[in-house]
Amino acid sequence: MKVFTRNAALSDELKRHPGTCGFVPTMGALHNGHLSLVEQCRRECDTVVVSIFVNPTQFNDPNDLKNYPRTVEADLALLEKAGADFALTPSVEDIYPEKDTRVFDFGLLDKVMEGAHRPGHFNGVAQVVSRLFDIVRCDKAYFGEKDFQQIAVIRELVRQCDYPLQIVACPIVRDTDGLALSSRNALLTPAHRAAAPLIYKALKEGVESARSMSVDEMKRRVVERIDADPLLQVEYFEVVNADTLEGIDRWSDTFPMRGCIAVQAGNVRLIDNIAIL
Ligand SMILES: Nc1ncnc2c1ncn2[C@@H]1O[C@H](COP(=O)(O)OP(=O)(O)OP(=O)(O)O)[C@@H](O)[C@H]1O
Ligand SMILES: CC(C)(CO)[C@@H](O)C(=O)[O-]
Ligand code: BAL
Repeated sequence: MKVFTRNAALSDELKRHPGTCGFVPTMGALHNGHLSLVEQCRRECDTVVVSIFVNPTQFNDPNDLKNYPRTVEADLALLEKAGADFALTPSVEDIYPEKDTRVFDFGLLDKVMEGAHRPGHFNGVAQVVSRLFDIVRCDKAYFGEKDFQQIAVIRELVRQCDYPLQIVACPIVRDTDGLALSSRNALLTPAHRAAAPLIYKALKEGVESARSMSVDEMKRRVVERIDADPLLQVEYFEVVNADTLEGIDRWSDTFPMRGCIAVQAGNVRLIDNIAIL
């Protein structure tokens, strides 16, 4: 695996590699969730590129940015083992030689849920992902469904900017106790880590009982179940049309539905989601 710290050097290298190019953008502190994306990319593409860049423009909370886990050396070893061909670890100056002032409008997609609770977050994600797509002119880009709303926003970015590439959504990888793997899990105290599996447990229970009660009743029960643990506090739990992200007030047989949640666990904010059948 070859490691690039400069965007231009990677772009030049990629011109010398015909065949399909797959790209996995990450913010590092890699775990098996990220590696599942890299492995799927390896199976489907001739060339596999992974970026590690903690993008400052998508953090609305300066403490979150400061505390975000950074483990580049260990990350590169994992990527080598997973069969990546190229890793990009650029500096902030290299990605943003000038301040990025672009303002995107994704309609409802970036206004609800994470968009409402992390102002500016998806604008920052769109800024960095579009920069990365300009550097790595890939055929397929891989994103995890843990960040369900992010995929909807990035699909819309690709549509608006006409990028000739396919977005591949990959399933959520969970720990054995059900907690969705996330780089931020490393920041949980042992007590909060022990409490956190309740999030997925409550989501699963909600889905199992969904059709036997109203949408509002199901939402109320999930929130109450999690909030009953003093270490966890639900920020939002929304049931949405999985395509449009519009909130719904009755169960549907005509479009896919998704339950999306954010929970504060001490100083750490966790997100998760589940398909509703
Ligand atoms: N548990 C997971 N299963 C599948 N994909 C995942 C998982 N965790 C992260 N990803 C995906 O990996 C890519 C990079 O994510 P990122 O580097 O932000 O890691 P993260 O674990 O989501 O970190 P955090 O949520 O703490 O920011 C994203 O597309 C994300 O959706
Ligand atoms: C897509 C991404 C790499 C952009 O910084 C980030 O939001 C992430 O890791 O999900
Ligand atoms: N995986 C989403 C990146 C973020 O939380 O900023």
